[in-house]
Amino acid sequence: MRKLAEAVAKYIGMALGIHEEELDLLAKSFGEGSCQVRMTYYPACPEPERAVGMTPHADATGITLLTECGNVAGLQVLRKDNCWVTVPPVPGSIVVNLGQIIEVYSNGTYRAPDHRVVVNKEKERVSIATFCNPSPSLPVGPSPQLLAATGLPPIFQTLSNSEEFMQRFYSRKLLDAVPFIDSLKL
Ligand SMILES: O=C(O)CCC(=O)C(=O)O
Ligand SMILES: [Fe+2]
Repeated sequence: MRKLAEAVAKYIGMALGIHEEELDLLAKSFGEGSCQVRMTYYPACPEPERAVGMTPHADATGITLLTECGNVAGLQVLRKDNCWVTVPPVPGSIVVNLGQIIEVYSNGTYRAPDHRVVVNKEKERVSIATFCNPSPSLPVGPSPQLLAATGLPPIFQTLSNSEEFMQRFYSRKLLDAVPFIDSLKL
């Protein structure tokens, strides 16, 4: 999963026009970073419209790699037009979701989408999410090359690394009604 996150990070960097040393640093930092795994079991629910599998949230991580076991739909993503759309499970596939560290790095070009999980009347569901973070070698802030190339001002603060990002996230989470990422906006 770490190798996959490294490759995805590299392609995201390339798509943003990042090159040379900064691209290597971005990819390497995912190759060396921490991965946390969350396995979630959603039992079948007789009244799915009255229950929630997982409440809406955006992942406060770098890149999330999700394996859905057993071909049961449940994951939904909030589209730009504010509609929840189901992500159809594809057997053997890995769903790549972007977390808020990539939203910050891309200065808002890539969004960390809100997503949630609904439960199923007949079938239980299991998912395995691997949250991949960059190592502390990567500051968490808008990409310097991206800002230079676009001439746009940074819309987020720069934190020294993903550990500081996570610490801030957890210390705010208890208080917060506003999305964490908004607290980093300049
Ligand atoms: O179970 C899923 O499909 C999604 C899980 C998820 O969003 C999470 O663990 O952050
Ligand atoms: Fe999530």
